[in-house]
Amino acid sequence: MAKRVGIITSGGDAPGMNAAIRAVARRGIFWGYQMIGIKRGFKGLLDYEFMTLTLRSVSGIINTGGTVLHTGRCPEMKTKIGMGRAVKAIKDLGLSAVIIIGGDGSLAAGNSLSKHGIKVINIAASIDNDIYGTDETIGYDTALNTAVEAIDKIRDTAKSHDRVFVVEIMGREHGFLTVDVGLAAGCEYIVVPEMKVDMQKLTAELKKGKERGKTSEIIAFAEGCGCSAEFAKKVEKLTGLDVRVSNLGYIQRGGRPTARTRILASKFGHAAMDLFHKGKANLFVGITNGNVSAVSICEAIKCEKKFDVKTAKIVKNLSV
Ligand SMILES: Nc1ncnc2c1ncn2[C@@H]1O[C@H](COP(=O)(O)OP(=O)(O)OP(=O)(O)O)[C@@H](O)[C@H]1O
Ligand SMILES: O=P(O)(O)OC[C@H]1O[C@](O)(CO)[C@@H](O)[C@@H]1O
Ligand SMILES: [Mg+2]
Repeated sequence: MAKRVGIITSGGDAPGMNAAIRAVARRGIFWGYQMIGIKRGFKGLLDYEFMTLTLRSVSGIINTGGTVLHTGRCPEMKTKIGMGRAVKAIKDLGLSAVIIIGGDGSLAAGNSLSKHGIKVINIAASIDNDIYGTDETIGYDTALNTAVEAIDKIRDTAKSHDRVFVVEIMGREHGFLTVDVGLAAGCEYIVVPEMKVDMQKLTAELKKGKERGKTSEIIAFAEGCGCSAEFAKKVEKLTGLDVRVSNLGYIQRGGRPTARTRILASKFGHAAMDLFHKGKANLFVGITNGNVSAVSICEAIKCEKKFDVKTAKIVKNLSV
């Protein structure tokens, strides 16, 4: 009988997860495995919710957002009982390995499972791009493009009304997405958890921008910095300028994956199954300096991704 391999999508959905599922399933089938899709993230694993994936069942999904397996957050996995149930379910289902497609939390789950003797390969997928061991996560480029396109539109109305906008960008407690959005959308400022904001300086610069003839000023504000509406009120009070807020919200998680996201997802999925077939496990698949890479899950968990202050400086230098 063919060995069975499980695929699970976990945490927030990210565009390109489907392309990764397709790649893992097709490469796994090529190597002769039976590919089992676990539904609804780890909650589905605990509830034994699964489906067999075939070459045809993963057809026509490379270009779709969301995840056909569904996903979710399952706090129970962080408990001893939950982890025990997950290990039991994996054994009951006869899975030789589990390929986990998700973000840093999903990586922590992979780490725990591997410590319980389960063979795991994690694939980096999250719009947050906040994981050590990969320069980019699946979904990040798509979310970046979605946010930039939205800010281009906000710019039109901001210019027409001579307004300042505070635009809230997702990213949980990090500013990785925000800084790149800021650069690509030509934002005047970025506010990220990794860098302290000097309100006096920021407001003085906003006013100076106006004096230099700027008709709009946009602050890309990372969700991890607190309440964007309160921040906007503060800015309005300190500057006397007309300030509005726009929270881009969940549109950043949806939509058709960009070509770059699809390429990344396809390469990651293909590599994950090749690694497992070669007898490797407990690895985290990502991209480093343009090449698909694999670091041990342990290492990826231990280290923190460094925030790129240089990019933040470029945003500032160019927003004159
Ligand atoms: N420390 C942990 N131990 C075991 N399982 C964990 C741990 N942290 C997270 N998980 C499991 O992984 C799931 C996904 O984690 P989380 O909700 O943090 O999303 P993520 O994978 O980081 O993705 P994203 O940040 O893109 O939404 C959690 O709901 C939980 O089931
Ligand atoms: O979908 P939920 O549970 O509201 O989570 C929102 C979080 O998920 C993310 O969108 C990542 O998937 C973060 O940027 C955000 O903080
Ligand atoms: Mg996360």
